[in-house]
Amino acid sequence: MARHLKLLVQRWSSRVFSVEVDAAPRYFGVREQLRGEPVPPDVFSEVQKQDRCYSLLVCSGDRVTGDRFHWELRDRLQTQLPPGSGLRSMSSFIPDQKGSLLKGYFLQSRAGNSSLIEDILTDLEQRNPVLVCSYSQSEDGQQWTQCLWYQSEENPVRFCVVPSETPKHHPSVLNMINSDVFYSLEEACDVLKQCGDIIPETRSVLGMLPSSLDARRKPDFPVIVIEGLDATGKTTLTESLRDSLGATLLRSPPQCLSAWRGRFDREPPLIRRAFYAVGNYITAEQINQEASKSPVIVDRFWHSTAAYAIATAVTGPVSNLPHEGAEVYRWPGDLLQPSLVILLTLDPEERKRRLRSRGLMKTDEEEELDHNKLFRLRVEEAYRRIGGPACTALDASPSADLVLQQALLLIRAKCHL
Ligand SMILES: Nc1ncnc2c1ncn2[C@@H]1O[C@H](COP(=O)(O)OP(=O)(O)OP(=O)(O)O)[C@@H](O)[C@H]1O
Ligand SMILES: Nc1ccn([C@@H]2O[C@H](COP(=O)(O)O)[C@@H](O)[C@H]2O)c(=O)n1
Repeated sequence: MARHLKLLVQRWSSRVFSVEVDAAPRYFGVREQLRGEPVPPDVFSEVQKQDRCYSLLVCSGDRVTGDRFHWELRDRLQTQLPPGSGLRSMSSFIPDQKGSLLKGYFLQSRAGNSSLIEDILTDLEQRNPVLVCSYSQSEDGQQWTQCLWYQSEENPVRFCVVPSETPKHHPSVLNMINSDVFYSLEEACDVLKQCGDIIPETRSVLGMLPSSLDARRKPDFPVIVIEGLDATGKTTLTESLRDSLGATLLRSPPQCLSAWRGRFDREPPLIRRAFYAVGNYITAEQINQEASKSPVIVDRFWHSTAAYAIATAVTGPVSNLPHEGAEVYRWPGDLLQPSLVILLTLDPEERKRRLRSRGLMKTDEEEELDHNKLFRLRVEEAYRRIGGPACTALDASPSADLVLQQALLLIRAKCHL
């Protein structure tokens, strides 16, 4: 077994394992010896006596390969596993230790399916950077134990499975910086550069970057960003503002990246978010050029990139988001800061009505906003928590003309236009 895997297993007892049940993480740990009465953690409470459970943790040293493998693994397992295997997202981490998160899956094998599942897992473990553990119940049904899959036939070292307290931070928060949200162009570019061989389009994207950046340069004219969930009226308002103010209208991601956007939308979060992060810097360069001649209106910018990334990385209620004022909500030091960011807010029912009447195709995240109320609430709250500049909320429910008038009032008050 590779050295880093050995180290990982030696420190098993300091790790917490989390399994997603009904969009909320449940936690358990392992101990070499049980102290006190055995209590089966609730992840196992509905598992039948004859069933076995397995966990698969992705342990690649290279994060691009690891994230892509983790992403593809779900599809592979969903197609190969027999029905009823109860595939769930899982992770393992050391509480409060940044960068300690390992992602993977947890599954349940019904008694009759064991040999099929074991064949799939053996094949996976032999060919891929994945660490598989199996879980079985003691004869009296009181205790679950975990052992490494590759050891299970010979001389298994069994760990007792114990419930674990809910940690202070959602596990994803530990790996969020520079995995989901990038705080410098260099960090985002590093990820894209590593993808050059597997995603050839990356070279064209990087080729669009300006040769130098100056985030401190103060634009001559105001730069106003319009943010909001899909169908809140950003396109309608930005076009009207352009006409009313004689402004230039830009968007992020910029037009020059449109040809490759769909390609990156199919990639796992690490690569997809790096693409959108880089898009903001290309738009920033366009802003710098245009804001020397006229006011600039921007349809989505940094707030969208960070808010969607943060809200997707965590699961469950808004309380699972990083706390208000946390480092993840800061503005990247090397990215141009707009003069004003207006966040369009809209009642969910009215937003749905506008979506239906528009009838365009939706991205996976837009679909998710519709079906998953908690996801929508997390995106909205993340928007509000991002600072430097923070959003100014504007009720987008009145008529398009009234929303325009309100936006103009805000702009005149804050940007002296
Ligand atoms: N104030 C308004 N009142 C009623 N309908 C509106 C208003 N503003 C926009 N709409 C309509 O709502 C729909 C969505 O608006 P729009 O395309 O401007 O939203 P958007 O935020 O740009 O969406 P996306 O982010 O998905 O591109 C459109 O059909 C538009 O005509
Ligand atoms: N600056 C941006 C803009 C967009 N995104 C991502 O795109 C999706 C929404 O884009 P629409 O074209 O549908 O408005 C959304 O899911 C964001 O993930 C971004 O990250 N950064």
